[in-house]
Amino acid sequence: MYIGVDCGTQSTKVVVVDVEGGTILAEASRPHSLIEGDHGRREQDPGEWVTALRGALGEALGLAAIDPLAIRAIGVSGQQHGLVALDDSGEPVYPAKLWCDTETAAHNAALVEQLGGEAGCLDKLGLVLQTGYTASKLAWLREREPAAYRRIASLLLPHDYLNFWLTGERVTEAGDASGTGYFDTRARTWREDVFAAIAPELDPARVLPRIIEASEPAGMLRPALARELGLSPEVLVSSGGGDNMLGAIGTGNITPGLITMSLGTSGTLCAYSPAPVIADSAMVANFCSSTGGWLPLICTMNVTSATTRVRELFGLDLATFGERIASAPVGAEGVTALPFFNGERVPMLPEATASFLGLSGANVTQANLCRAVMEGATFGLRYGLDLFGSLAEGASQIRLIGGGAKSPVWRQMVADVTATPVICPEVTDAAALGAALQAAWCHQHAHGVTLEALCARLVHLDAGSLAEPEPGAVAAYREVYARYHQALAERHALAP
Ligand SMILES: Nc1ncnc2c1ncn2[C@@H]1O[C@H](COP(=O)(O)OP(=O)(O)O)[C@@H](O)[C@H]1O
Ligand SMILES: O=C(CO)[C@@H](O)[C@H](O)COP(=O)(O)O
Repeated sequence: MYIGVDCGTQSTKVVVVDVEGGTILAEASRPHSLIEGDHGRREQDPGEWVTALRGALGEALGLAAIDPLAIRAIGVSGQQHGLVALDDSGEPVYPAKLWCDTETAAHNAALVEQLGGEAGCLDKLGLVLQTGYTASKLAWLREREPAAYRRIASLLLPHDYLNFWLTGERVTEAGDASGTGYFDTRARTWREDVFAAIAPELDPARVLPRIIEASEPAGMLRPALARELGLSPEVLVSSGGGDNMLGAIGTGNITPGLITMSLGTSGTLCAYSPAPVIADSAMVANFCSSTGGWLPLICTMNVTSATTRVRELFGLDLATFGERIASAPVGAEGVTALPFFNGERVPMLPEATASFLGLSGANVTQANLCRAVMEGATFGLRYGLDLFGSLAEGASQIRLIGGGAKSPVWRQMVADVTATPVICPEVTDAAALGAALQAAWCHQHAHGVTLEALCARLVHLDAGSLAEPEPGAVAAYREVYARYHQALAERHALAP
């Protein structure tokens, strides 16, 4: 039996799986709160992740109704890029600035320039720095919170921090490290000269975690914690990884030819590659996978965060929100939403605000505004898919994950907007399943068990979730998507 954990932006989810039986025994989750402020501030207290993990783990073990001593290993997936800066006693010196924090846009622009623009970034890092990556958060902390910065003894990412809490070890792996912005994604090593340009006072050998292979354990569960949780002290904690990396594993996206799309707080698209990717667009991130390969990725910042804002404004529950959207026609009777409530990464508009365009007396209805925000969030992902170019070629199916994938109307919208069939895995949280699969791989690979075999046993697709593109809607969306591009040109001077 294995445990997978996914520390997302809004909650931590835990899954317990029986690898031999090929079944998911239990799932549980606990929410986190978000510290929101002016100028794009989005932070979280890492202590909340630990509290949520404890709560969800206890519940999942209870629901699984198994002997906890049967658990062999735990894997942890985490929201990417968050800056977890710890002092020498392992306490955060400041709340974690998250992937969706856009307060550091100016610092990111300055860093890109310092590294020699897009070409310099590509040369040094294998990707172009974007607002949201860890690098500009560290530059921001140095400038704005010098007292906290001076106390830094180690720098971790959210999943590294949970691994540290579980094992006492400060390690990381290439998948999550590739989103820091001071890591060479081709050579899979820290880029110490880039780190020195960001944080010259910090010694990278001291503050950066040791890099391990994806198949290696981060460590053993701390004995005191094992006793407290009722688990065996022999439990391994695998390397874990970024949530998109482990979402890829949880959807079986570990060989070329598949696209995984996530409708989580963020929206993401990724495709496995056995070699580093140099895409035509700076917005395609050449991240590493948490399986030894690469995972080119597009991330939009406003997906369920945007739909939730509009849903809550109208006081609708999820079911009624879905009904309202289904009741409006494709194109929301001319209403276009650019849902960049907190700036945006793709399109690259870190300091943008949201707009609703094309409003007239007749079309201002709840149904149209709800539909327009969901369409706008989906068009952002279509925009990303277009930038993917040849990376998406040959992908015959999109594996859809994240909370938004539970919505049938959204699944159909993704199928129609991308003109590609969409299907979801059976598990509620694919990144947590990916973490459990990686844990099983870490525990069993010495005995010749491959990750491919583990995915074949545990990644079950839900046939009932299949959404095929409907030709009429596909044609209608072509025009509505052109209207979205026109709105981007008018509001943000982005050429179609
Ligand atoms: N049926 C649904 N329709 C639209 N959004 C949904 C639906 N079910 C869940 N969500 C949204 O999914 C989001 C949570 O997704 P999740 O992937 O767990 O996020 P994260 O991993 O970023 O914490 C919440 O904002 C929730 O409102
Ligand atoms: O920043 C990115 C990817 O580059 C985000 O995808 C985060 O990894 C957060 O994920 P969710 O909480 O939306 O799952």
